[in-house]
This record gives sequence, structure tokens and C-alpha cells, in this order.
Amino acid sequence: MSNSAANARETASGVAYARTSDGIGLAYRRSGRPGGPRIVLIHSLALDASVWDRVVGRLDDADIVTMDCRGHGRSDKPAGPYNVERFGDDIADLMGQLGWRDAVIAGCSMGGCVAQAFAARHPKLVRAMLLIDTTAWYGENAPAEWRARAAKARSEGLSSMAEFQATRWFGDRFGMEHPAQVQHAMSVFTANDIDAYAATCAMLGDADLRRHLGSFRFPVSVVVGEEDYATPVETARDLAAAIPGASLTVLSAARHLTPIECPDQIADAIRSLFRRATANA
Ligand SMILES: O=C(O)CC1=CCC(=O)O1
Repeated sequence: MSNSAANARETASGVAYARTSDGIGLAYRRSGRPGGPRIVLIHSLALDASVWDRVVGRLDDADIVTMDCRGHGRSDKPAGPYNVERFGDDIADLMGQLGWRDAVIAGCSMGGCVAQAFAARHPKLVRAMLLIDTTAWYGENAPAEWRARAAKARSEGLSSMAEFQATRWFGDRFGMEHPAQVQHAMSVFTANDIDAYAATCAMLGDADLRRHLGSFRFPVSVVVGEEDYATPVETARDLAAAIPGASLTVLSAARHLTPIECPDQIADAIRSLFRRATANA
């Protein structure tokens, strides 16, 4: 069945499809306890909803939606250009179809950029936000650097970048102790559609959410791995400092994909955000 024919219909694997306002099929999965605290989790570049598998298993009292962003996983892969604002609107469209009037939003890396864009455009839908291993802006060289990464993927193939990604994403010890997790992430990475990957890289190069940060009026936590060199601790510190009342947590011995590396700490961060949001209500 094509995604178009599967509008909001659940498949045998538990994956359902929502239709965005511009007609794109978004694959998502709902887990946990219906009626529990609502959470939407947004994954990083070139991966998919499975980034959150280890976190979801630790939050079984919550009502959780994980989705494949457009251009990723089982979601439709429209032609580019892409932009984080549209990715953010996709979250609002999905929540609208679920009848969710608000949720805690958590995004990792690219997902953190999407979460910020979503929050800027749909602030009433946000109870609280967790920004993980991410940034509001990749810097002034970012447009060229991200396009160079996309060009390498086109000319040499995604497999040529697998080792670079594995060391960027996972600490050495995690890689030795959890080879199946690393292998799974690499297989998702190398299966990407190259046009969608290139369009997403360009999107990240152009993303600049800095002007929105001071206007967030809900609880925000920023979390980063202490060994993250994609979005280093200093970047996370700047991000937290620009958001009123935001907290910063540095996870020791973790690198860039902390929802996979440190699921206990990420689940705890989500729970504690909920407590803050409830206390503020
Ligand atoms: O640079 C990387 O590969 C890490 C990364 C940046 C955006 C994202 O989602 O992952």
C-alpha cells in the first residue's frame, strides 16, 4: 500500500500514517498508555523513529508518539528544498490529526532544530520542550559545510560516511558494549534516499532559530553528551542561556545520540520536565 492510500490507517506493524497539510504521508507509532502524559519525540538526521526505542520502553506510563520526519524512514520523501519550519508544521499536523491540544516535545540533534521551529510557530501546542544534542544554528560556515557533506554522499555514497557517523554518534565504550545498537543505526543511515538526505543536509545548513529562543514561555531543558563534538557542550550552554529559565544537563561519557546511549537519563529528563510543566500549570 502506498503512503497516500494509508492515510491515518494503522498497519500490522503498529505504524500509522498521518497526512500533512501539504499532502505528505508521515509514518508514526503511538506507544505507552493512552490518556497518559503526551509526548512527541523527533529524531536526528538520516535516522528514524527507532532512535527513541530505548527511551520509549522506559516511559510506559506516558502516551508517546514517535514519527519518521519527512524524507526519512517510512515517511514520504518529497523533492526538496526542505526547511525546518515545514518539518515543524508536520508535527502540528500530526498532533491535529491525533486530537492532541498540547504535548511535551523532545528532539535530538536535527530533531531539536525541528522542535524549536515547531515551538516558535505553534507555541500553544507545547507544554515543555527537551532539546538534546542540538543547536539553534550551525554557524556561518554551515550552509557550505552541510552542502559539502551532501555532495560527498552523492559522489561517494552513504556507506563511505558510515565510519565518520559511527564515531560522531557513539562513544567508544558504548560502541564496544552495544554493537547491535550501532549496527542498527548504521543500517538505517545507509538506507537513506540520497535526494532526501541532501535536501535535509541543506536544510540544517540554512537553519537559524536563534531569534525565537527568547520568546519560549514554557519549561525547557537542554541536554548534551560531554563528548559531543557535533554540537559541543559550549553550544548547548549558549542554547540554554538564550532560553528563559532553561536548564542544562551534561551527560558524562556520552557523545551525540544520547537517547540511544543514555536512555535512562533522557527518560528522567522527560519526566522531570513534565513535573515542571505540571507545577507551572
Ligand atoms: O553531524 C552529525 O552527523 C550529527 C548531526 C547533525 C544534525 C543531526 O541530526 O545529526
